[in-house]
Amino acid sequence: MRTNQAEEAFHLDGLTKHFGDFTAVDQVGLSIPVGSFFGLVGPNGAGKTTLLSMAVGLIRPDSGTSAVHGHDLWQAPKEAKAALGVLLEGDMLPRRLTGAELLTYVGLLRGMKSAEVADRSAEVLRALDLVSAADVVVADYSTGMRKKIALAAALLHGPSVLVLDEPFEAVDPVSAATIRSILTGYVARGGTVVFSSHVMALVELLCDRVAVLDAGRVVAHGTLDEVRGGGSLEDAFAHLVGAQPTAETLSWFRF
Ligand SMILES: Nc1ncnc2c1ncn2[C@@H]1O[C@H](COP(=O)(O)OP(=O)(O)OP(=O)(O)O)[C@@H](O)[C@H]1O
Repeated sequence: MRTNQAEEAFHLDGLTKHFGDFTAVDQVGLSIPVGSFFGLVGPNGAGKTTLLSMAVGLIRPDSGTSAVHGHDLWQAPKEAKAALGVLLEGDMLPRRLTGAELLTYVGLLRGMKSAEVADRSAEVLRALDLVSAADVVVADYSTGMRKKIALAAALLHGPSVLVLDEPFEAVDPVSAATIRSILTGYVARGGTVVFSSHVMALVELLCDRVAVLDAGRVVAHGTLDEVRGGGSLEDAFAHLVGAQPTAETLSWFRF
């Protein structure tokens, strides 16, 4: 199936996932235009990681479809996955490889030539301040370093669509600024970024389109201005998911 390839980077339709009796993602449909910087926000446990995992073909949905540039993830996985760079939450990296070995492994798996893998690996390791960790096994990386090497692996083959689950979490401010600059340049040149985050200021800074997920359902989506209305995204978020910070105190936590 190939539909609207020119306009849509992603087309999600009716994606649903149950874990036992629990519905983690419920009938999610989204159209993400090419060239979008798309932010997915929602409370803890809203289903963001599950949704993104289904969107990129890592979790099989109970129902619904996902297509990248018109290629269905399950019917035409080769074409769809060739277009994707993916960074998902959780520790799925081969930990016994060094950072450099990991990039070589991923690059060759993606069908790149060795020389190209070497050049791009050197460049991305420099950009993400990982040169001194290139020969260290990933098992010995800090959380932020693991996030950065996973991001480097997602970028290496030059995908046209990037799906990043909380890419800035645990990353130091200098690296975060580098990543922001890499991603905004990528979108300016026609790439598409879909990322989840809990940092509303970052989503407001970077994204032109936003979806709010709550209890597995999309409760708002559209341009950033459509979703936040006249106020801040944080206010819109709290209103949409019906949550407000409370003045709760802990009975034992005082001096
Ligand atoms: N493999 C699984 N088995 C059972 N329940 C799961 C599984 N994966 C996720 N869930 C549940 O599905 C819900 C959605 O989880 P998910 O990780 O997608 O949320 P999230 O929006 O990414 O959360 P967070 O912002 O905290 O990272 C949660 O209630 C979680 O406990």
